[in-house]
Amino acid sequence: MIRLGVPSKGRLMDKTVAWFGERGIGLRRAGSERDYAAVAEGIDGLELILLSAGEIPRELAAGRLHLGVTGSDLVHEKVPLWELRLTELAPMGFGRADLVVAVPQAWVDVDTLDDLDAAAAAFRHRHGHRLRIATKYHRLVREFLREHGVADYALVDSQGATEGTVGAETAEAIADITSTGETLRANGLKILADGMIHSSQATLWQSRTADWTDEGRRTLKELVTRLGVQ
Ligand SMILES: Nc1ncnc2c1ncn2[C@@H]1O[C@H](COP(=O)(O)OP(=O)(O)OP(=O)(O)O)[C@@H](O)[C@H]1O
Ligand SMILES: O=P(O)(O)OC[C@H]1O[C@H](OP(=O)(O)OP(=O)(O)O)[C@H](O)[C@@H]1O
Repeated sequence: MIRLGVPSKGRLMDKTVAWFGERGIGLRRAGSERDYAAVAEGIDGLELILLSAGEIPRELAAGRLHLGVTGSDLVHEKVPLWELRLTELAPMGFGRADLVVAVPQAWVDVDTLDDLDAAAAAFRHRHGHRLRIATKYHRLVREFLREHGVADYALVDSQGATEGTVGAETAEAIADITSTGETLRANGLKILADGMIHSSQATLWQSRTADWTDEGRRTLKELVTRLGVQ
C-alpha cells in the first residue's frame, strides 16, 4: 500500500476531496465527521491518512507518507532543502494565499524593503532594540529578508492572529498569509510593494524518501494517469 496524506479538516480538506472526486477517486471518512479514519475508493493499493496540513510536510520528508496534499508555503517553510526530499506532482489550483511582509499603513515613508531596512536602522537607533516582525514562517522570512538586504530586525513568533500583534504592540511589522487582504486592512496594515515572499497553493507532493516498492510504483503510475497530472 502507498500512503496518501490529506488535510484532516477545513478549507483544504473539502477542496482536496472535490479535486480527487472530479478525477474519479473517492476520498471519504470511514465513520463520523469526527472520525479521522478514511478510505480511498476507485483505486487499489492506496491508503488514505487524514492529518493536519501543517504536519504533512514533515511526514513526507521523513518518508512516512508516499504522497501528500498540502500548501506549498508549508512545505517550503518546514522542510529544509525540500527539493531533495519531495517532488511536486501537481499544483491543484486552490488554497491560494500569499505570504507577504506588511507594515502599519501609518508608516507613510515605508513602501518597499529598502524603506523597511532604513526604518529598521532608525528604529534601533531610537529605541535601543530591533524592530520586531511577527510571523510563523521563520525560515522563509529570514531567507527572504537576507536576500533583500534587510538585516536590523528581530523575528517574534506568532502562531495565529498575527495581524493583531502590531495593535497589541508586540511587533512593529508582520509576515503572514493573505488571500483577500481583509485581515490586513482591518488591522491597519499595508503590504510592501516588493514584499511578496511566496505565492502558495495546495499541491500534490511525492516523497522521495519513502519506500517505493515495485507495486507502489505501479499504483503511483496508475494514480498519476487517472488524475491526469503528468
Ligand atoms: N486565507 C487563508 N488563511 C490561511 N491559510 C490559508 C488561506 N488560504 C489558503 N491557506 C493555506 O492553507 C494552509 C493551512 O491550512 P490550515 O490552517 O488548515 O493548516 P494547519 O496550519 O495545519 O491548521 P491546523 O493545525 O488547525 O490543522 C496553508 O498552506 C495556507 O497557505
Ligand atoms: O487575507 P484574508 O482573506 O483576510 O485571510 C488571511 C487571514 O486568514 C488566516 O487566518 P486564519 O483564519 O486561518 O487563522 P490563523 O490566524 O490561525 O492563521 C491568515 O493567517 C490571515 O490571518
